[in-house]
Amino acid sequence: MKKGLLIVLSGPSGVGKGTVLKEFINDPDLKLSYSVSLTTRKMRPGEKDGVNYHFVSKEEFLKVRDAGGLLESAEFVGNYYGTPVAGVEELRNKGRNVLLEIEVQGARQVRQKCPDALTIFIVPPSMEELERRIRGRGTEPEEIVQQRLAKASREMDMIGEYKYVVCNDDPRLAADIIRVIIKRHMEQE
Ligand SMILES: Nc1nc2c(ncn2[C@@H]2O[C@H](COP(=O)(O)OP(=O)(O)O)[C@@H](O)[C@H]2O)c(=O)[nH]1
Ligand SMILES: Nc1ncnc2c1ncn2[C@@H]1O[C@H](COP(=O)(O)OP(=O)(O)O)[C@@H](O)[C@H]1O
Repeated sequence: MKKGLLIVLSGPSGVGKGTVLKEFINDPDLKLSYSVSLTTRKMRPGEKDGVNYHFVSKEEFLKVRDAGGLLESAEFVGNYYGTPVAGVEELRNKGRNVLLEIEVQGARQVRQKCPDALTIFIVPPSMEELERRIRGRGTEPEEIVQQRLAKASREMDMIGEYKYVVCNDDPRLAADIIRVIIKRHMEQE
């Protein structure tokens, strides 16, 4: 059986990663498995433990990380995030395409370990629109919004490290473009 792809999806906070993902993640043709990360950030209304993230304390996170349980990890605006190593290779060996929705430092670590990873960066139509979206979502206090926006400009400087850059103007169109990219790579490898 053909080994599944390792797909990395990044993009600044509020660009619409989650919104675009919802449009294609359950497409049976793409054979995707979403990797549920560990995070120390607080759960947002509507999020579910074990579905959006495994919500853990800082102590639990560091214990897993230090025991070698993470494929990659990073600190993002005051919280830790990491991809559990268990499951990723197993799923790929079963032919599943594993999707990691992670930030730029983690993506770098993944690329070092797995240079074949299919990396996609989602950009907003403009920084003003990004600001409108992150504020409009209303999940973070103003101080955190400011920190995430400052981070966003630095992250946007890293798009050259990604194989594909997709603009999220219309989420369905962005999802269709990502579908085509994944299908093309499924045929190639
Ligand atoms: N390195 C790394 N980044 C992650 C992981 N999970 C999520 N992230 C990233 O952490 C950042 C913050 O995520 P989150 O707090 O959910 O905010 P959101 O992007 O605004 O929805 C985003 O860039 C995510 O892509 C992970 O396991 N590892
Ligand atoms: N193409 C788009 N046009 C307008 N609003 C969008 C678009 N994509 C996402 N949004 C909105 O922007 C906000 C942030 O989207 P979200 O998917 O939570 O981003 P991320 O997961 O990248 O942080 C949400 O309120 C979402 O409804």
